[in-house]
Amino acid sequence: MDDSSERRRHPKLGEMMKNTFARYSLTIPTIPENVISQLRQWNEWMMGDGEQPPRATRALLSAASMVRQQSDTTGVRRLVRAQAIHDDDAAPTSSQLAATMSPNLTRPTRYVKSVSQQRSVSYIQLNQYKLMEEIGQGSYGIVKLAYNEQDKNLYAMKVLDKIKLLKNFACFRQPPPRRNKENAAPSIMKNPLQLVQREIAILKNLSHSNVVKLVEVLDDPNDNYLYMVFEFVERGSILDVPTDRPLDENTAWGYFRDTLCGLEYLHFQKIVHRDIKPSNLLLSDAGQVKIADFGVSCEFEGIDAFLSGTAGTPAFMAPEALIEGTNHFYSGRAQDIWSLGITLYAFVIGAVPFVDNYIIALHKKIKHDSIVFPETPKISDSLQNLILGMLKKDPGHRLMLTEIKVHDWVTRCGTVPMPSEQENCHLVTVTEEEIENCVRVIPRLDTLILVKAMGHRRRFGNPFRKPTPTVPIRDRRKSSSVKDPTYLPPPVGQSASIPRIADDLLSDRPEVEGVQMDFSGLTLRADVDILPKAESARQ
Ligand SMILES: Nc1ncnc2c1ncn2[C@@H]1O[C@H](COP(=O)(O)OP(=O)(O)OP(=O)(O)O)[C@@H](O)[C@H]1O
Repeated sequence: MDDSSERRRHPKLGEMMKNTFARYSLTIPTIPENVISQLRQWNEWMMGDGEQPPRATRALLSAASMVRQQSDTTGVRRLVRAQAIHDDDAAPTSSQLAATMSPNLTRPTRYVKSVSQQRSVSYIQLNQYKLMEEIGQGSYGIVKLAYNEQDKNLYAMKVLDKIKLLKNFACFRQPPPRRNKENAAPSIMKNPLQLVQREIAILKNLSHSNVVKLVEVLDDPNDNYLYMVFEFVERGSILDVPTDRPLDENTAWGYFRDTLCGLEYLHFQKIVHRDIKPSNLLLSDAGQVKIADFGVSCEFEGIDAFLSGTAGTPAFMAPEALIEGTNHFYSGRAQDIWSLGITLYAFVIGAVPFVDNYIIALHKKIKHDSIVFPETPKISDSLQNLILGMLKKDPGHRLMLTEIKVHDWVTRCGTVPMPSEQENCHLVTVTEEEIENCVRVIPRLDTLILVKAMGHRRRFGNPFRKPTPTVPIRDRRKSSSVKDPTYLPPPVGQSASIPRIADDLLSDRPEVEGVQMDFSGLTLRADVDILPKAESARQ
């Protein structure tokens, strides 16, 4: 065995984990036998002695998640970091991979136009990403696991062959539909590369815990490939349909509520997804659902998208989307609700309600057949009522998102209400510059004075700022962005709104942890321990 494979091998994996846990004073988790066997299998494969375990990484990650459940998450993250540093020049090892979690990134998507590539025996590296094994395949490319050397986290990298996309389009393009000239709606046939670009344009503005985050796009004009780096959602698709192991009603309830939050956020951002289905709903290790695959989504203006033509997956298409005719338009929001209804049916029944091998026959069933619930699995009347409301053939009678949110099954008869649209869809767009500049740590006493004064006034506005002429809320929100021409920066050398009262207290004060203030008056974040601190400062 040569040196490098020796280095990649971790015969003393247990020992190493023990040492690292000891170094960081962590509780050593008891690793169950099945986890050890997963790790051993992986280790053998790494040594070249064994067969590649089927879906090795997924197996390993689920093993890791078991370990993680028994240990301190931060500790495990540290462990990964320590091991990654320890083994920097080798391909990421099983243990490095194992405990890594996708961060909940709120940064805007980065667009990188220069990609450097390095190949070694065991892996390909693109910029800071080491590419690992394939975790999925879509119609336009493959999805690979990628290890980011900079932040030591795993990502899902969608690899798209630009040339192949264009070639396939040229070969299989359908002739444009014939239309009578007067009624002809402008038909702009988009090539797959344009569709991908549209997907990127949509995704880069989205940031919600129930929508998969596009972290970075690597698109070098000299490279035939385009790479989309997503947060890695560990457990993959929720469900492969058909299945004889559908979800129980309780599990479906949680997943459905998550999906509903994600969809409400999309509609709030004026995006219709158009391809909601179980395989496009990914499940994180924490059991959180994230909506993925925006390949056929589109943005709209006004209150709804008026769509024509079909897109998405046939079994999930709404009846109104199947009506032919050049002048037929249908509601994008209502189409998403229909697909969500089919998805919920599939969650609990394990199959879609309309199935046929022939597309025309399938369309006919969707348009005319009623929904039938099988004898088994048995689902509650309340859930049946919700599904039927979402699958009304007439979009005008179909439940709307706001109605679904207050349905008895969703809220458990009002005992577990959904978050309001305002809570769920707070619109935050943050630039890199804003991230760099908006958070500062300020001295203790000033903060306390400020927080107390705010408390007295029961308002989060800075009480020490000179009153300015009233500005309508919409304009105020606009001008809080440093990019906005109406935004006025503070005078040079003066913090925007540090209270004058506290000027003499500014020098040589210890900094307080847990209080972060944006002096442009935008954000205030105080950790919960601020109040005891305030009390002791007073005494
Ligand atoms: N962020 C991610 N984290 C984990 N797995 C992912 C992620 N994105 C995609 N996958 C996996 O890769 C598979 C392929 O994803 P992709 O979005 O390319 O295509 P698709 O949704 O299956 O199909 P299509 O693009 O044809 O609609 C998914 O089914 C999923 O299992």
